[in-house]
Amino acid sequence: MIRMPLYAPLTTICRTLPDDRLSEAFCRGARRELLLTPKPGLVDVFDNGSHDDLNLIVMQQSIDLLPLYYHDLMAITLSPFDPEVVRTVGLAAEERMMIHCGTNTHKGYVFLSGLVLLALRYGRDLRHNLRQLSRQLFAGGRQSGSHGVACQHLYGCTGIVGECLDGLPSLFEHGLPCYRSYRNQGMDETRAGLALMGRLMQVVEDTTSYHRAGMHGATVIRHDGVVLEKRLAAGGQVEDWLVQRNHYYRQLNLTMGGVADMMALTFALDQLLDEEGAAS
Ligand SMILES: CC(C)(COP(=O)(O)OP(=O)(O)OC[C@H]1O[C@@H](n2cnc3c(N)ncnc32)[C@H](O)[C@@H]1O)[C@@H](O)C(=O)NCCC(=O)NCCS
Ligand SMILES: Nc1ncnc2c1ncn2[C@@H]1O[C@H](COP(=O)(O)OP(=O)(O)OP(=O)(O)O)[C@@H](O)[C@H]1O
Repeated sequence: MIRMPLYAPLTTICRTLPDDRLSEAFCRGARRELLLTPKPGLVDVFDNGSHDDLNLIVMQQSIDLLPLYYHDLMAITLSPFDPEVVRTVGLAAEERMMIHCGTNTHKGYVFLSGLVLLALRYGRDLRHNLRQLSRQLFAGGRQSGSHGVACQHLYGCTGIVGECLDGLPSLFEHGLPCYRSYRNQGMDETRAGLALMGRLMQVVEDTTSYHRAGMHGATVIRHDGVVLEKRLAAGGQVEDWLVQRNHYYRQLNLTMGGVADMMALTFALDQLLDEEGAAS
């Protein structure tokens, strides 16, 4: 028997859900990530983690800008696909974020969520669409001087580009199945969200971690991800330990923005799967 991938029901989501519900799912995914607390090194309800330029308010303001971006993406003609048109819409969203928030609050999530929304619009095989779209979008090369390019040269970490070219394995082979499995086992949203964070800390090749604290930083996050997920799966308490790890990450100036972006994406697709299930 051929087992359909968990995300298979999403192939028709763009035919069953109105645009504003799609947009709301991606915004809500980012909001759920932001509010999940405590998150070592990241902005949450308790503090700004290792980010002097970010805080809860500015991250929320950034999320409030996203519907404009998704509206523009949903208006793009899909055939023939023109990567320059998509790139222009994406760059406009990044510029809007910089103008209104003064810093790159959700740079990674803007790219990732836009890519997934486009892939959903094409329907059929979501991961095939993601690989195809990524190949076309990255064919023109990347913004020079970025931290991601530097990390690829220094550490061989392919970051967001490798993740997208491979069809988002951290999302479809880890994040989504892991989160939905913990929820189906009866874990509440917060604990399942923290377990999701633990799993993504183990599998995401996050350039923000390498950029901030090199190979040591990336190793710390991978190790902590194992501890976090194991403790939660065993029914243990983790909040005090996470608060202590946040203090340690701040001392190292360590963060994990890519993990945060992939968490937000997982929450967004989790909501779309629930809505698809409700609609069918
Ligand atoms: C690819 C992007 C991120 C630019 O690459 P760049 O090298 O500048 O980014 P960099 O590698 O520094 O990472 C940016 C962000 O990605 C996130 N990230 C890092 N590692 C990972 C990872 N493994 N997985 C997911 N996200 C990650 C982090 O939050 C980081 O802040 C993107 O901004 C871009 O190309 N924009 C141009 C407009 C465009 O094409 N948009 C498409 C809309 S569909
Ligand atoms: N809750 C969050 N806290 C911090 N970063 C987050 C959060 N959610 C998502 N991110 C992602 O992490 C990125 C910020 O990470 P970081 O500040 O390390 O990137 P950078 O700007 O490339 O590096 P630097 O700030 O050192 O110049 C955001 O652009 C966003 O994509």
